[in-house]
Amino acid sequence: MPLNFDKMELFPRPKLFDFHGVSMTHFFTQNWENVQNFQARPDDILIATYPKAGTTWVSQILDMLYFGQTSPERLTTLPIYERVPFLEMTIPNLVTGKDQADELPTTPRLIKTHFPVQFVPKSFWEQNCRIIYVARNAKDNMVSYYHFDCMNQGQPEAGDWNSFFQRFMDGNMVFGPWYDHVNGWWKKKETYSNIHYMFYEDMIEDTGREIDKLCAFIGLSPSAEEKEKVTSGVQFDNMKKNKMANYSTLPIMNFKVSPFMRKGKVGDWKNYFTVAQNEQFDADYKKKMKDPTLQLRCVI
Ligand SMILES: Nc1ncnc2c1ncn2[C@@H]1O[C@H](COP(=O)(O)OS(=O)(=O)O)[C@@H](OP(=O)(O)O)[C@H]1O
Repeated sequence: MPLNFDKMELFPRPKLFDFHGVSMTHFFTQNWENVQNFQARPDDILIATYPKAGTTWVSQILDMLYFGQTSPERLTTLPIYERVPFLEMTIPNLVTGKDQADELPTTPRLIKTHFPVQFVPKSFWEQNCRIIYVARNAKDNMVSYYHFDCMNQGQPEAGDWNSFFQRFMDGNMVFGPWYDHVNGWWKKKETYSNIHYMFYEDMIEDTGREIDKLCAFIGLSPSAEEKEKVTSGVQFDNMKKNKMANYSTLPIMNFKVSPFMRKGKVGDWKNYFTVAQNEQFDADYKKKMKDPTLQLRCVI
């Protein structure tokens, strides 16, 4: 179901509030009951991430793997947010992510969520759906999130970098603290085995290797030629210039402030963190990241 932006009106930036112990905005909570009652199908694939961890990248990979051969036209005619609906999203006067997901004609349906694990509708667990989680190191994730909040009218005001930094450390972000998100999803693997947990930094290091692992998880065996097409199609520069992947068709984003596909790098945080912020961050990180089995690279 296409989003009809003709009907879109300007709306004020949303405010954060506490929702079941997680800071959220009404754009992701006002359809709560419907979203919680979403009926997942056994072959649905849920792409779960903390915002700005690589959602669009993995979404594009999966969409190309599944449909690049059978319906390549969708890749050039439908923006990523229509091919992979954002389950909990509601924007005034537009069709909700839940309705979009309900009406997806594809099999499997690829569905995006930023929910912390405890908010995921129960039918995904009941149907034993495959879930792909992507985590990104907290520092780069924070910097990417900062630029996103600066340019996206659907997000709370970013404020200046220093106040945003503190807010991230305090966990007052839409979808809550980064720490709870990545740890909550990591822990879920102990009781739910159908999760493939990926890292943004691994994808940067070797996209082809990570696509192979993803294919092993979802049970696809693309030919060498198909795989090459996907690997090349999802390179940062190619996605950045691809209107159907780069969000430039979404009018609530102001690309004059920052493009959605901004830098796509590991270590950009070094251009933003002061020495004092880095020290504060590292001390706090050590306290919050207690599980030695979850190691995110490129943080220190
Ligand atoms: N192909 C590819 N290669 C490398 N990096 C990529 C790629 N696609 C998206 N990105 C980067 O991912 C960041 C956006 O994250 P998300 O897609 O999770 O954003 S969102 O939460 O769905 O709004 C954002 O990161 P930053 O550039 O650091 O801001 C994107 O540039």
